[in-house]
Amino acid sequence: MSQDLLKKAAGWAALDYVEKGSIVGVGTGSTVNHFIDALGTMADQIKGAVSSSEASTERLKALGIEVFDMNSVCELSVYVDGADEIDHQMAMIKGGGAALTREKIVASIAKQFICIADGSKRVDVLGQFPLPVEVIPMARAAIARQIVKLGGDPIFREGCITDNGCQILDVHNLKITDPKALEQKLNNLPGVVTNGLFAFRGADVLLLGEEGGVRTLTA
Ligand SMILES: O=C[C@H](O)[C@H](O)[C@H](O)COP(=O)(O)O
Repeated sequence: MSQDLLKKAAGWAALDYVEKGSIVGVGTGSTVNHFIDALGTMADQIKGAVSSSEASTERLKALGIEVFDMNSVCELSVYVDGADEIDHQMAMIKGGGAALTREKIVASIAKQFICIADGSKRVDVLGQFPLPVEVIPMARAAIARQIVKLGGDPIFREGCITDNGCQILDVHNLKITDPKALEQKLNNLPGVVTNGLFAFRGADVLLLGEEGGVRTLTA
């Protein structure tokens, strides 16, 4: 089965977690696009969505799903999003699509984080996938120097401007033995907007698309 079909299977499986009449937190990416397509089939049964990117917002609206301003919503029952990597403790690397900051914000008000992914995303140790760090442009070089001191190799994602008007450094060659410690250290660097480690707010449920079907794992 193709990787996209595995993503699709995971995305559609997440529909089971959507409560009728609720506002759904929606992530970003190719796996989430399948979830949005699935959500479209129950557009008349939900109140709407809070979106983590302009791209997802556009897709949601095209399916007739109302998108609410994050500031008008206090709590979400579920937030559904993909991941670039997820480990056995349900910590993730996210931000391959540069949406990490808004994703972390929307996830922060959700009771449950439902991660949807194909089987290739599950890893023993995070860090094969370069860790995205969103930065204020004027701080980029200073942050890159600090990241080198932490043992990483930051590469500027040329041509990428985030929905927040910021830039991305992709950090290669990190051995992430303690995801929470690194998440905190990176957040402490002046000019870092967000880093793509989701360790403090990991997933609660992982729907993993595999050849044999969708496997459900819980934290
Ligand atoms: O910024 C993008 C997000 O964190 C995505 O959830 C992540 O990159 C996974 O994307 P995809 O489902 O396309 O593999």
